[in-house]
Amino acid sequence: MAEKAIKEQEQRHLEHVLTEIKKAKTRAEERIKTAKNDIEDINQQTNDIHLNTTTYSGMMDTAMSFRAQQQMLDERHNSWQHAADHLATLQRLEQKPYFARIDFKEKGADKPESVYIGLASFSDQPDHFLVYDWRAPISSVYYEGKLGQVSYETPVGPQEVDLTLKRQFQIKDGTIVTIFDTDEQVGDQMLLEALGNHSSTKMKSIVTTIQRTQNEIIRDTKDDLLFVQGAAGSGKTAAVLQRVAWLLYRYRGHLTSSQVVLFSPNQLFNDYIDQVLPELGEHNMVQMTYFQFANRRVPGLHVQTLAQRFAASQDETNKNAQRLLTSLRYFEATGRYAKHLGHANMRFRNIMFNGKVFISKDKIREIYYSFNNNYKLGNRLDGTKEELIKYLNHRVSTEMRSKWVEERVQSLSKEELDTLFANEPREFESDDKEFKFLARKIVMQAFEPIKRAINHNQWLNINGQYLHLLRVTPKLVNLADYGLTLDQWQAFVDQTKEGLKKRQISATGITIYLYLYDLITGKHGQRDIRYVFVDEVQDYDPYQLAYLKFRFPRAKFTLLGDLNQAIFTHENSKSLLRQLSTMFDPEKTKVVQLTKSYRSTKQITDFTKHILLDGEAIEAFDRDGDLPQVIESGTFDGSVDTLVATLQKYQQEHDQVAIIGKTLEDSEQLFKALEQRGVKTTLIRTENQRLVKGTIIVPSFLAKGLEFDAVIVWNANNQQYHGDDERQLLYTICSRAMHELTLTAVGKVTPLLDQVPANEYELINK
Ligand SMILES: Nc1ncnc2c1ncn2[C@@H]1O[C@H](COP(=O)(O)OP(=O)(O)OP(=O)(O)O)[C@@H](O)[C@H]1O
Repeated sequence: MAEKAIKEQEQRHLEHVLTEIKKAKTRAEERIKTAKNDIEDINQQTNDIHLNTTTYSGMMDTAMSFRAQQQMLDERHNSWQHAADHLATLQRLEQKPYFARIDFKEKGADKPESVYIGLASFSDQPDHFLVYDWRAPISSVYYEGKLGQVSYETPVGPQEVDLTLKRQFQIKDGTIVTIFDTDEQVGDQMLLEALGNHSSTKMKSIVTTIQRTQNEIIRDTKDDLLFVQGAAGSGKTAAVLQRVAWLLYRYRGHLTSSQVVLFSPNQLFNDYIDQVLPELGEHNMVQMTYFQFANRRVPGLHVQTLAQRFAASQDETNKNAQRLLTSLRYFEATGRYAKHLGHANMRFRNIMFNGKVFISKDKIREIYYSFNNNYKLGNRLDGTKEELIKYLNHRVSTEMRSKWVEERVQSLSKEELDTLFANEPREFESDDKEFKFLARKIVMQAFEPIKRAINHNQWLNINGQYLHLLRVTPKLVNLADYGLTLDQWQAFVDQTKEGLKKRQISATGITIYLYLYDLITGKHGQRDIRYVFVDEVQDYDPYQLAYLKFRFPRAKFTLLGDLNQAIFTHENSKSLLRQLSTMFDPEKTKVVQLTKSYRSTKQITDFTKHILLDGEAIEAFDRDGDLPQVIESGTFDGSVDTLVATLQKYQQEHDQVAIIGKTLEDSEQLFKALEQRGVKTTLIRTENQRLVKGTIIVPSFLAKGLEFDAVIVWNANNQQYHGDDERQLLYTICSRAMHELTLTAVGKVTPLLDQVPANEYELINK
C-alpha cells in the first residue's frame, strides 16, 4: 500500500479508537456521578435513622441499620474508586491511545492478527481489545527482535508467532504525525528523537522505545538475582523503573507497590525518578536511600552522611580494616559470633530506677543464661523479658513499703486522688486497705518506664556488644589476610570506640551494628517485601548486600550498577560481583550487560569512555553533537570568567545546565564567585534539597544517577583529579551530560585525560 493510503487508513483507525475511548469516558463519568449520588443518599438515610436506645431490641435494630448502610457505602465507594481509576486511564489514553502496531500469525492460524500497543489496555466490548497494555505478554514481541519467527513468554509457557509487521506511530492531538515501519528492534529513528529531547528535573518513561536487552531485564521472572551491569547512561535506571511497572501488572492482585523497595543513591535521585511510575499509571514503590533505611532504626546514633563519607580521608590501615569489615567473610563471622553469644559474652546494662540500680546486669545475665543451652537468641531474649517483667511485678509489693511511697500517698491532692481512683468504688474496709490501693497505683505508675525499658530491650548493651565483636575479630578472621597487624587492629577499634562515645558510627559500622542487633533480638526481616531493587550497587559492599538479603528474605533482587562508577568503594567494587555470586543460587542468577550508552551524544560518550582505562566496550549511540571542550585558565578568576561565558552559551540553548564541583567546598567557593559576578545559580548542598529548573551547582557525590542537558565540570585540574582513584569519579560526572560538556581547569587539566585521543575534544588555553 502506498504510504499515503497507509496513513489515511491508520488515521481512520485512530479516530475509531478515539471515539470509543470518548464513549467509555462518558460511561465512566456517569458511573462516578451515580456512585456519588448514591453515597449522598445513603449518608442522608444514615442521618435519618431513628436512634432507638430505650430497649435492647431497639438498640439491635439501630445497630443493624447502621451496619447495612455502612456496607452499602463501602460498596459505592469501591465502585467510585474503580470508575475514577478507569477514567484516569482513559484520559491518559485519549492523549495517546497507542504507539505501535504489530501484525503476526499464530501457529496454525490462517490470517494474521493486528494488535495495537499503548500505555494501558482498552476494550470496547468484553475481550475485544482495541489497545493492549505494553506489559501484556503479546506486546513483548514488539520489543523482542526482528520480523519473522519470534517467541514470547506467557503465564502458560513460551509461544511462537510469525511477526509480519512492526509499525510505530507518533500521535499528537488525535492526529498521526509520523509512521515508521521497521524490521529492526525498535527503530533508531524514534529513539533518536526521544534522546534528542531536553532533559528536565524529572525522569521520563521509555515505554515506546525500550530496547531488546532492556526488555529482557524488564520481563525477567525466573531469577532470584538479576544483576544489571551497564555503562553510564545505558538505561539501567530507566529499564528498572519499567520493570517495577511491569511486575505490578504481571502479578496484579498479588503484588502491590508497597511490597517493592528501591534503594537509591541519594534523595535527589528519589525526587528525580518519582514521576515515572505515576506517568505509567502505577503507584510508586517504597523508595529510600540506604542511609535512611539504616538511620531510622538507630535514632540515637549519627551515621556518617554521604558528604562525610566522601570527604573522609583514609589511611592504609583504615582501608584494610574497611576491606575486612565489608567482606562477606565478616558477615559470616558476625553470624558465628552471635551464635556463640547463646553461651557467653553477652553484654547487658543495669536497669535503673530513681538513680539507683534496680535490676543489675549480673542479675540479667543470670536470667539470660538460665535457659536451656539450645535456646535460640530470640527465644532467650523473649524468655528474659518475661522473667524481668515477672520480677518487676514481684517488686511492686516491696516497693509499696518504701518511704517515698508513703510520703507520696500522704501528699496526694484531690485531683490526683480522683485520677487514681478513676471509676473504682472508694469504699474500703480499713485505712490500711485504702493506703495499699493507692500505694500500688503509685508504684505501678512509677514502674512504667522500667516496663518500657524491659520491653524495648534497653537492658541490652548493643554498643558494648558491637565493640566486643570488633575486639574479638582477630579470633574470627585472619587479620593478615587483610594486611593488618594486631596492633593496627586494636588502634582501629579504639578509634571506633571514641567515635561511639560521641554517638558517631561509620557507614560500614552501622550495617554490622544492625545485623548484630537483629541476630540478638531474633528478628526475621520483612517477609512481605517481594522485590528489592538496588541502584548504583557498586557503592554498596558485600556485607551490606548480604544484610539486605537477610532483611528481605523472601525478596527477589535486581541490582543495577556500573563498576566504573564506584565513587565510594573504589577498588573493592571489582570483588563485589565475585562475592555476590556466592550469595545466590547460580541457577537463579542472571547477569545482563548493557554496553550501549543512550544518554549522551556520540562525541561525549567517546570522550568519557576514554577517561576509563578499560572503557572500550562502551558503545556510543549514534547521535551527533559538539566535541567536548577543555578550557585551561591561568588563574581562578580567569577560570570563573570562562565558566560564565560557557554557561551563558549553554543557557541560551538548554533548560537544565549543571556545574559539577568535586567537593562541597569547591562548589560553595564557585557559587560565591558567581554570585559576586551577578550570575544566578542554585547550589545543591545536601541530598535533601530539590532539583530545580535552571542552572545548578552540585558536588560530585550528589550528581549520581542524574542527567543534564549540559554539564560544566568545575576545575578539573591536576590537583583536584590526580590519582587513579579519581578516574571513576571524573567519568561519572562527565557522563551526566546529554548534549554538551565542558571541563574547566585552573592551571593544567588533569592527567586523567592523557589517554583521551586529542581529536575527541577541543583544548582551549585562556
Ligand atoms: N530505550 C530507551 N529509550 C529512550 N531513552 C532511553 C532508553 N534507554 C535509556 N534512555 C535514556 O537514556 C538516559 C540514561 O538512562 P538511565 O539514567 O536509566 O541510565 P543509567 O544506566 O541508569 O545511567 P547512570 O549509570 O549513568 O546513572 C535517560 O535519559 C533515559 O531516558
